[in-house]
Amino acid sequence: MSKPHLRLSGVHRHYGEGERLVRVLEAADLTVESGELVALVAPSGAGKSTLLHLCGLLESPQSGEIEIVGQPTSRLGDRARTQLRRSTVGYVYQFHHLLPEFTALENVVMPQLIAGVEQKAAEARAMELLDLLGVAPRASHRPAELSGGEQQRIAIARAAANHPRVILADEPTGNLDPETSDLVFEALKDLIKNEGAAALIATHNHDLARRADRIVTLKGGLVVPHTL
Ligand SMILES: Nc1ncnc2c1ncn2[C@@H]1O[C@H](COP(=O)(O)OP(=O)(O)OP(=O)(O)O)[C@@H](O)[C@H]1O
Repeated sequence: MSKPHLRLSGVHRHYGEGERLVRVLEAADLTVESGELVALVAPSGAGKSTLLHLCGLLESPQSGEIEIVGQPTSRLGDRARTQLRRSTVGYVYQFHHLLPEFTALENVVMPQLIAGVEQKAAEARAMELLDLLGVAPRASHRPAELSGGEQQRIAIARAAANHPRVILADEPTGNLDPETSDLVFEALKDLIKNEGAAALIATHNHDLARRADRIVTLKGGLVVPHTL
């Protein structure tokens, strides 16, 4: 069998020391397979952002191993981590962070040019994603000319532009009304299935979490299965 796209084993992450010590993760394990969408539901302060940052190689654990597409990361230097993150991880945030002076298409083309993809191929990939997410007719619009749901779908297309094997999303619908949240979540789900990426999505929206393949929460420093 092929290696899981994302695997955490025995991960410890704490902040501060002495009286200010906050133990967030203690020997946490998590595996997400290709094409699997896992919802992360936990109270404020439980460690959702910490877990996503660790999975996205934006933070390092004090101990334990994080493997991305079978590649252990604990011994990588800064440059190799950054390189692996750029080539394998896509991040979607609560707020879209699109570049305001560029069109929707250009926002999706940009990360590909940075990764060395040729302009024509980058544009073709961007159009393919905008089409998949149902926002192709808005390709030449600037972010300010788009609705919140459209902006967020462009941000998802941007995160997926370089074929990430792992997609991480921190409250991707937190800023949207319920109907638009539904639309954006379904678009994200279609994308994950279509691209065979492994996805971990933190959300407070229980209706959406129930539509994931599996729900996990954080308890006693562990990642554990959850039902809503
Ligand atoms: N850089 C840091 N320094 C010290 N403590 C931190 C740091 N980052 C996070 N923490 C602590 O770790 C715990 C988990 O924080 P985290 O942001 O991961 O929670 P969260 O579940 O994402 O919360 P929310 O839903 O409110 O965004 C919190 O108690 C927080 O105070």
